[in-house]
Amino acid sequence: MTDTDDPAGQPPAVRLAAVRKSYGDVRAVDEVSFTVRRGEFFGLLGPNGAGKTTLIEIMEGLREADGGTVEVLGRRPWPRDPELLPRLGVQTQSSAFFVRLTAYEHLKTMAALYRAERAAADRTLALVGLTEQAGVRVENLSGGQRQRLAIASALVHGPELIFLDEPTAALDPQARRALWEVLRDLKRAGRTIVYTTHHLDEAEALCDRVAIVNHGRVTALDTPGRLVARGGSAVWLLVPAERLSEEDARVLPGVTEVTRESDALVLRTEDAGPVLAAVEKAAGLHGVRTRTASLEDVYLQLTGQD
Ligand SMILES: Nc1ncnc2c1ncn2[C@@H]1O[C@H](COP(=O)(O)OP(=O)(O)OP(=O)(O)O)[C@@H](O)[C@H]1O
Repeated sequence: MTDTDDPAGQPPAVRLAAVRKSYGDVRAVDEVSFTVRRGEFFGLLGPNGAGKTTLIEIMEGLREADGGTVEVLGRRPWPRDPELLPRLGVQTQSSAFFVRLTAYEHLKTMAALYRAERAAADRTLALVGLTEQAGVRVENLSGGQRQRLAIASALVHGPELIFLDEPTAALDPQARRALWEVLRDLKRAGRTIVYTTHHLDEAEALCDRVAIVNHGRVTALDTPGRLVARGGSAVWLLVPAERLSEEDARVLPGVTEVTRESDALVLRTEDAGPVLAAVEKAAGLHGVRTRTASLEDVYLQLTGQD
């Protein structure tokens, strides 16, 4: 047993070592190494083109890496491994559907392909909130409903390891929150989830650890809490703009930066106490809000998009 095996002696969900993949001159994945533990909710974050989908497709066995070691549930996903496939749930950004079938027929077909019990199709449709659309042809579903069906297709056979590539991209806020609950339940049931998203609040709310990927490399990997703490102790005070001038704000002791955001002045400080006291004296505290660093701030620092 190595230090990355879990206590039951099982290999980790995913183990990548020095994985590389190029498309012509583009290095999409450049010496990536990390381990995803069993039962972990693992996020892959990064700007468009960072290499997340390529990496996830390599883990899923949909793409061959140019080099390095890829192990999924202790097995090599490439070339396709029939023993491994039913243990994986895969939702891609361009999931394939049987468009002439109804949502229910599609899911029943997916369940049959994986030899899952028939009742799984009903259960999974309900899980993603599509029971009412069971009889609607896939081609007539809305974008968000199709996305939910793609997620259901990844879950219907009860896989151990679930890969979701931007599963909430087309979902409305209610459906997004409902999916969070589905995913939390799956985690509670011991499933492992590898997840990409551009919603940083989502990663912060759901993920045990996140890897931030930029230009094909992992630039940070930690719990959201530790990544945010690493970003420093800055606090932002938002003061209604009509109450304080920019010039007066700049000279308040402890203020390191003043910017404007719609109808508020945003005062950055590393030491909120004295600045709050000074703002109270100069403008009063009514309507003043505070904001602490979020994963989004750290992400923007690390990916150079600040
Ligand atoms: N099949 C392909 N052929 C050629 N280049 C590709 C191919 N797939 C991806 N790329 C390139 O590889 C790089 C990484 O792409 P990838 O889709 O993995 O990024 P991503 O992080 O998933 O982006 P997004 O957030 O936009 O989905 C990009 O520069 C992309 O243009």
